[in-house]
Order: sequence, then C-alpha cells, then structure tokens
Amino acid sequence: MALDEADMTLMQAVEITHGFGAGEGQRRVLSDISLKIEAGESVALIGPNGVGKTTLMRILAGLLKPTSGRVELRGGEDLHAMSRREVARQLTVVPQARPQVFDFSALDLVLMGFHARTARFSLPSAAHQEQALAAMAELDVADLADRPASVLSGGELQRVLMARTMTSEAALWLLDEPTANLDIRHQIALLEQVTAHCARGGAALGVLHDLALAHRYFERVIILDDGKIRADGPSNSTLDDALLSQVFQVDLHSVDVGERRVWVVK
Ligand SMILES: Nc1ncnc2c1ncn2[C@@H]1O[C@H](COP(=O)(O)OP(=O)(O)OP(=O)(O)O)[C@@H](O)[C@H]1O
Repeated sequence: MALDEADMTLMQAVEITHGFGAGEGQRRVLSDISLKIEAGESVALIGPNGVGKTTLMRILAGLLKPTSGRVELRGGEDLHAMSRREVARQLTVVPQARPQVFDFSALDLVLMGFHARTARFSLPSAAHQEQALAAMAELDVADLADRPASVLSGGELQRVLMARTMTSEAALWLLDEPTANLDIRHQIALLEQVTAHCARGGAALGVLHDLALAHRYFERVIILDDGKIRADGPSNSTLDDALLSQVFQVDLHSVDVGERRVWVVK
C-alpha cells in the first residue's frame, strides 16, 4: 500500500524563529525557518560557524523551544507538546556536544537506543544485545563494548552514539556534525549507514562542514546563512560555486572527479 503524503512527512517545521536572551537584549539567531523532511530523504544542513545550525537542530529535536513557530512530527503532532519517550519513537539525535555519559559502558550507551520501545527499568534482552553489538561492529567499535564511555576518545564516542542511533526504531535521524571527530574511513562507514537508512525509508538531517561529503552522501542540501534558509534543494544545484563563495566568504571552485565533486579555494 502506498503511503499518503501525511505518512511520508516525518517532520515539518513551520516559521521557526528563535532568539537568545530576553526583552530588548534578545539576539535573534533564527528567522522564519520552514522545512519539511519526507521519508527516504537524506538532507545536509550546511552554513558558516555560528549561523544557527545547532540551535535549529536542538529545536527540531525538541530539546529547545523556539521563540515562535511550530515543529510537527508524523500526523501533524506538535513535537514540543510530546513526551521525550514519544519523541524518541520518531526521532533520534547524535548531538554535537559530548554528552554526560556517567559510568555507563559503551554497550550500555548503545542499548539506550532501545529505551523508547521497552518497559521502563527492564533489562536488555539477548536479542537487543546482539543487535547493539552488530551495530557497533558496523562502525568498528564492538571491541569497545565493555569500556567505560567516559574514557572513549572523541571519534570512538561519536561512533558509539551513532550505533545507538542505528538501534533506535526512530525513522528520523538528526545528526549534528556526525563526522566531526572521525578519520576518513570512519566518516565513510558512518555516512554509508545514513544512506542505507534512507534507502530503507528512513530519513536523516545532518549538519556537515565538508561540502564534498554533503554532495556525495546527501541528496538534498539546505544552506543556512545569517539565521535564514538561503537555499534548499537537490545537492547538485544547491551546492553552487557562486552561492557557496558568497555564503562562506571565500572564493570556492568545484572540481568533478568522476561522480564525486570536491571544492578548492581559488
Ligand atoms: N544558549 C545560548 N545562549 C546564548 N547564545 C547562544 C546559545 N546557544 C547558541 N548561542 C549563539 O547562537 C549563535 C548560533 O549558534 P549555533 O551553535 O546554533 O551555531 P552553529 O551554526 O551550529 O555554529 P558552528 O558551525 O560553529 O557549530 C551563536 O552566535 C551562538 O553563540
């Protein structure tokens, strides 16, 4: 049975505006952001430092309430009125900031991906342990299962958090600079998981600074500049040299290498 449009839309943000601080001193960070993410879409969010990418991701994850505007999940439900557990059934987050991981082992952290669909305080089943270890193996961190999460390196923790995302039942993955701490092999392994997830009918919105990775692994690109959406469309057309040069304020020139595209500074 084909899904109707309401089922295909995993998230819709409507006229999101956000400022930090109160009253006269409030500093506007996001203005009038509207976007929709459909099942199957891989979307990269790019833009210069400090333009509001993480702020937008936190709002879309339900971790920050916008000054005005609304975020709806499947069926038009208001994200900011839902419980964390309900939200976790629909979306999962790899945060930019290193989270507080207490005394959990790396495996415990991955098993938290099952939290939204298991009874509170229940012990993980053998099947869940197996799935968690399989996700860890995909990202080359299975041998770290028993290591305390607090001692993991930045790149190891990043891959463990991604393995947690892979065990979640949530269709929408929100990834804030998921490749930031990773070497090139692990960047590719992680982004291939994103591609596979979207091919299975999931969706992902990922903040990236690497334009070549955005072009290769994401079908759609949103460019955020000065708190506003400057462009939103297929990667091939949105990642335009003139627009990128203007937004990033350096003279960028793209070079095609087979099907891949890289950017050099002129
Ligand atoms: N809690 C806060 N209180 C006040 N200002 C904040 C807060 N969080 C973020 N900001 C400011 O909002 C602006 C946008 O920050 P944000 O982290 O969203 O940018 P970003 O696009 O993700 O940047 P980067 O590429 O450097 O990660 C910045 O100027 C930042 O200093």
